[in-house]
Amino acid sequence: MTDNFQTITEAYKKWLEANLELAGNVKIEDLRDQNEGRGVVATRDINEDEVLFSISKDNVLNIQTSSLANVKDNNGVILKRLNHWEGLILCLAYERSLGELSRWKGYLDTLPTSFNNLIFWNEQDLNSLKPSLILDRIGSAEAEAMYDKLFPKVVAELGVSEELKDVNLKEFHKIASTIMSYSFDVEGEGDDQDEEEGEEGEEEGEDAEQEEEEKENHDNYNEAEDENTEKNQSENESESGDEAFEFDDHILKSMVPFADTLNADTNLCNANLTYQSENLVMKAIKPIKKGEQVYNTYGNHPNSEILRRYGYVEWTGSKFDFGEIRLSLIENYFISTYSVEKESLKLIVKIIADSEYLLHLTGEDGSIVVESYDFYKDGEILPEFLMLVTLLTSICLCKAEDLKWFKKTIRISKRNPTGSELSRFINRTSKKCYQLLEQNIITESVKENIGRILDLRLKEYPDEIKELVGQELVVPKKKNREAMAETVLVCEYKALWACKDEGLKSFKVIQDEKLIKNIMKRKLEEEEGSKRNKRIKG
Ligand SMILES: C[S@@+](CC[C@H](N)C(=O)[O-])C[C@H]1O[C@@H](n2cnc3c(N)ncnc32)[C@H](O)[C@@H]1O
Repeated sequence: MTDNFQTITEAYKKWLEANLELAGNVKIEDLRDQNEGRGVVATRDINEDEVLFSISKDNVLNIQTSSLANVKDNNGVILKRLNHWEGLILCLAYERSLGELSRWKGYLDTLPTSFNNLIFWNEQDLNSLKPSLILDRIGSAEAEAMYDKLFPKVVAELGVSEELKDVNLKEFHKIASTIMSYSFDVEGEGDDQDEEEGEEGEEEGEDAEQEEEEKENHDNYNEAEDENTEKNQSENESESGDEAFEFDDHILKSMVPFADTLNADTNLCNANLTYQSENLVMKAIKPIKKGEQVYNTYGNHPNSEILRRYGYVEWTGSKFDFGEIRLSLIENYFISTYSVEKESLKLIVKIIADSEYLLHLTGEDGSIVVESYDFYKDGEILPEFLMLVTLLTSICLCKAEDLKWFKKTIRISKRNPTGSELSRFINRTSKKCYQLLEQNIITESVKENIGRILDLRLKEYPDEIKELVGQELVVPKKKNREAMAETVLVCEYKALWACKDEGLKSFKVIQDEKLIKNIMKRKLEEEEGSKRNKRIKG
């Protein structure tokens, strides 16, 4: 018997035949029995680089192609004032309200009506994800703020209040979640140079570059806030007094039919969307055997993030899994281990965070002080974390060497943090620590501290998760939220464990004294110098 899902799929196939160029080597498959909804499989063996289908940019849905731009909005002026998320959310809501009249009807009917991404999890479900830091990034407040911005004011300006009258906050979350898990960032028409390049530029190098840029196909609507915030910092206010957003039509957030029917897998990805001047082309990036599923990539996400954005997990682990440690755990560790006053440690961390010298030294754009640090499943520990722990360890060991000097330096620095002796001392220490790490060397205490910080984080995981760490991850019988949460936690725990086990293996370990003497020698030299100066002046 044909159910509604199948009826919708049949209508969708017809719509695709009428609107896309299909190479005839793939078909839509009902994968509900494996909890994957619709997917795409190969109907014959496919070679690497073979085209699977192509869609013209006119047929993707975005603020330039949607009929919303022409209801009352003069050629999309209002829509262009919004950020990419807001614009596409309104276009999708409007096209859906048109029913049969939308030219995307056959496609729109395939979009999800039920969701599993984290914004839809209740408190009890979310509790099962503790202590994952993904819980800090669900983004409900940001989505609510976006809703309040658009409804009713902007919708009224666009002249579609009646059409969108049923879009309440719950419905808005659904539309935003659809965009989060289905949309692509497509190069817009505004960039002539790129179009020209696209026309002549069928050369492989250029294609590869474009593919690389567009790898992260589906992104994140919480980031729309960042996008706006960043822009607004440098933009003027608009006439209405609202914060202005300069529309950048180089990239257009878009719904791309059929490209979004592909499921994703970080380990099995075998196809990718490539961008040409007029068309978007899905190509195989590996040979695909007849009957195999065609998988895209949604970006280099760990399971926690895949769950947050897309509402599923890779049961045997994402290629990009990591565990996280909050800065506050690291700070508390140093406060208790080295009996440093909380206020003093916070001051030191602030000076490190604001240090221009450190930025110059590391050659990085961002500070080594971040809210949390990632620990990868292959045992990779981020250099920012290594540097912070090496620096804090060294500072705390110097404190033990000369407590009186330390207290005095902190006291003076509290009154004048910038340009103080403490900040000069931190810069000097940074240089010594950086030189050591560059040579893959750490000290005994740094090694011990990293191990103990990782242990503290590992301890926060529930006992059931700890017991699973030695076991291979398998696809569970019940693929419910509880099982997904468990997979996320095991993947994080395994990654943290791998870093504890493997993370420092390539480092040579030396005694602390070698580093500390070196740092303190400069301090003594400076002290001697200033005493001499005082004697000469006196
Ligand atoms: C872009 S859509 C892919 C097509 C989708 N399966 C459908 O039926 O329309 C993304 C959604 O597909 C599902 N999905 C994608 N990859 C998956 C996978 N490897 N396992 C389970 N579900 C997956 C998730 O629900 C995700 O939010």
